[in-house]
Amino acid sequence: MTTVTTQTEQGLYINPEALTAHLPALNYRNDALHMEQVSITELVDCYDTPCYVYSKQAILDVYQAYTDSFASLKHQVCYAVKANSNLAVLGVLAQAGAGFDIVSRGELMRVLAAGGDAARVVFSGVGKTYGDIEYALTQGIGCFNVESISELALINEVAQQLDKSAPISLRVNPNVDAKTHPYISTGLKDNKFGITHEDAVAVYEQAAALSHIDIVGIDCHIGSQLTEVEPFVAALDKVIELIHTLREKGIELRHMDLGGGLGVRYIDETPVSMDEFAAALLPKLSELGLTVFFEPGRSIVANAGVLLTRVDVLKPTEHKNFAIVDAAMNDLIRPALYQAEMAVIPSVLPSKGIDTDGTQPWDIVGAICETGDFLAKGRLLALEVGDTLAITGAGAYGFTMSSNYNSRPRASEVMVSGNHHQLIRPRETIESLYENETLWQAQ
Ligand SMILES: Cc1ncc(COP(=O)(O)O)c(C=O)c1O
Ligand SMILES: N[C@@H](CCCC[NH3+])C(=O)O
Repeated sequence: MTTVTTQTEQGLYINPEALTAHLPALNYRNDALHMEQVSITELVDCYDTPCYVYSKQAILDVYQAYTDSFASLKHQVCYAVKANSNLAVLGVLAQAGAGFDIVSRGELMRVLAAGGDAARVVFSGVGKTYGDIEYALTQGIGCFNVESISELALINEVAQQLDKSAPISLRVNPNVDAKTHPYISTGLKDNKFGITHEDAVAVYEQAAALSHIDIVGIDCHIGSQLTEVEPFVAALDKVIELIHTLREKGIELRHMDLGGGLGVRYIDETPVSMDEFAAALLPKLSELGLTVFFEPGRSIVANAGVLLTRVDVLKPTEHKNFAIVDAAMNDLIRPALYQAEMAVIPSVLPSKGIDTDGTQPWDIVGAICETGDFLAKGRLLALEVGDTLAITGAGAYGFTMSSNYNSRPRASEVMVSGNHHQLIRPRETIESLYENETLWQAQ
């Protein structure tokens, strides 16, 4: 099998065809990169760059893999909206029967606008406000994943005001090392998330004594981009121990929520496969007799998406070569924020390979006034001004983390299905960036 990467003294070469062999949404046909059956060149002609493109089929395939792998259990896949919240993405998943994991009123409004069912939504997050809780209860939210005692009291208060009973689960922080980047690790006692494993039983007892609280489940999410199965198992073991203790105390749950976190292959990582994931968890989950919830984000959408960008300026210097592209850290912040390595591949294959003339190490950077504004460093590529590059794995935490820094309009978004494509969000206009601002009017 062709290796995906070759590290040389000059830089990292990523073999585009070997990489796309692992990415079902993408393929090279006659040397031209396609998403499903649509060529990237056609998409750029229609929508220009920078542009995010998502494969509908790739999203549905991973969703289906979750439901198939856990078919022997009563389960609910609650897609984590923060990974990619475009209405088209949410709508496709809602139609397939997905529930949703949200962390804000805005995300709930998006889910409802996309045709999602509030009863299949879980509401996570450490800072839910009175207004958020009121809105969610009025819409008939499926469950609040409660992250603190004060939040529990607030939910009870709002529910009492509305004369409703609020369905809750406690998000337990099991103090398990997810072995991922520290910024996206959430299940350690140093992290702000959840209620410590040690305090959980006492907090459940407090919850049981509250008039407008309906205890329905238990929840745990230890981090994102996990590439090993052991941390999931360790967290599950701790939650199972709690479920047994709660049963002894007469507190019966209806569901357990295992959170999200399953990692993906960006370049040559070896994440846990769905089969391994299911094989490790199913025996333990089956014995519980509870409905199992999952909150996957990245694993559903990351490899369904690419960010397309154009090479605007080539700036070779004595020390380094910079390729300045029309996307930047405001469009895709993962490399700058987490030193995430993401693959950059050409939309048309050069005839040259790694060892032939024209391939040089390039830092792929944006035009933003920050040294941290890079999308990839030291990549061996044969580049010319005007080339289109595709950054793969960009379907998750790409557009949703983008900003208008340097007054840059955010990229357009497009969905592809078979040989069809549709603009699902136009690129912002520059005027729209300041249309709600006013000049100071002295009194
Ligand atoms: C509470 C919660 N659930 C689900 C997710 C989704 O995680 P991932 O995208 O890694 O599947 C996150 C993000 O880490 C989260 O904070
Ligand atoms: N934004 C992160 C994942 C954060 C998950 C949110 N809890 C990333 O791009 O990897």
